[in-house]
Amino acid sequence: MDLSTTKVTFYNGNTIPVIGLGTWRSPPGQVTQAVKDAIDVGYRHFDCAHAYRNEHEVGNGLTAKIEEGVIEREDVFITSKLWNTFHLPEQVEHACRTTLRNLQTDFLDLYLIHWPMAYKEGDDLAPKHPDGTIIFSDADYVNTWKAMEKLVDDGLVKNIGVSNFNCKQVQRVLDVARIKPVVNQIENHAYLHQAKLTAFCAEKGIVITAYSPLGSPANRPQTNDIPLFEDENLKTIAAKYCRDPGQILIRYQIQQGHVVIPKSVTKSRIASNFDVFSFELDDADVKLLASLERDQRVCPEARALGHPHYPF
Ligand SMILES: NC(=O)C1=CN([C@@H]2O[C@H](COP(=O)(O)OP(=O)(O)OC[C@H]3O[C@@H](n4cnc5c(N)ncnc54)[C@H](OP(=O)(O)O)[C@@H]3O)[C@@H](O)[C@H]2O)C=CC1
Ligand SMILES: O=C1CO[C@H](CO)[C@@H](O)[C@@H]1O
Repeated sequence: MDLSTTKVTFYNGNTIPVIGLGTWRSPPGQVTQAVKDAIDVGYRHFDCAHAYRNEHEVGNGLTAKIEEGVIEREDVFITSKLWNTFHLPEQVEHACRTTLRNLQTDFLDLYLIHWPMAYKEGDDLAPKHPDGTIIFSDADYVNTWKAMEKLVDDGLVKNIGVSNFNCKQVQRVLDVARIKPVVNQIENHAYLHQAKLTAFCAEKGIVITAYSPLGSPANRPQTNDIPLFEDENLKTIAAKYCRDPGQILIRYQIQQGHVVIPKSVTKSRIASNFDVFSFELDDADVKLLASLERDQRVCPEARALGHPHYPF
């Protein structure tokens, strides 16, 4: 394995392992084992969120491996995210401490504002009107950002960033930031490149973390969407390198300079998704993957359509 390709450096000099294990929809009964399997094959980065309702079970896996002496806390990079119902500045520290308790750690390596939209404050993560639409809050994420900065000052988190922010929203944060975001975590795969946003973030020194890099096959809300894994060009490229399509999609993100966080609770896939450091896609295949763009978003958080801070 070429270790020089396994980390990406932030503008502040801190580093992040280029592959992390995603944990959305990882069932609480399976994610502890998935985390342990991932550590055994070399993952040192875990992507978590309060909204995934499994942080305690992720923490159990990390704690077990620390207690076994396989890793130390400092060896792993843990990301979590502030959910939309906790955007008021006075709620941010409490939300972060809840996540720290669940993950059984004293600090996070990275804490992200999960979405720019705020929802009505409270313990219900998806507060709804009787007609099923989300109840919004008018909390503004620029004020949330100032509370995120305080978490760095207080040593609860090492780095802060955003997720699902568009160019204007990133710029609004930069306009007030004393500590700039290190990351914008966004959906990114061969069917959705978000070229303008990734170029904008690169220009500002903000690293892209690509979520749903495999096209999130378990989560396709639009019935007429084409599953990325069934793409004939992708299958052809995979055959050429004697790799599976998942490895091609993960390698593609790495070659674009992105951090990438494929999710799996399947031991064999956890291993194969990490086995991407001994081959390189050639320029023609990178171009071919880029040409597959179809603006196909699998994670639109459509229940927040109409929110003044809805990003898409
Ligand atoms: N910031 C945000 O708003 C968001 C962040 N995320 C983060 O990004 C992570 C990844 O995105 P996600 O949407 O989960 O989707 P992915 O694109 O990572 O796809 C995960 C799905 O693909 C399956 N899978 C994994 N590896 C392979 C493989 N090699 N071959 C075939 N199938 C495979 C998994 O099944 P199985 O587990 O059964 O193996 C699972 O169903 C999330 O888990 C989360 O951590 C995701 C969405 C939004
Ligand atoms: O990370 C994500 C997955 O789960 C969340 C809520 O269910 C999504 O909104 C979000 O984008």
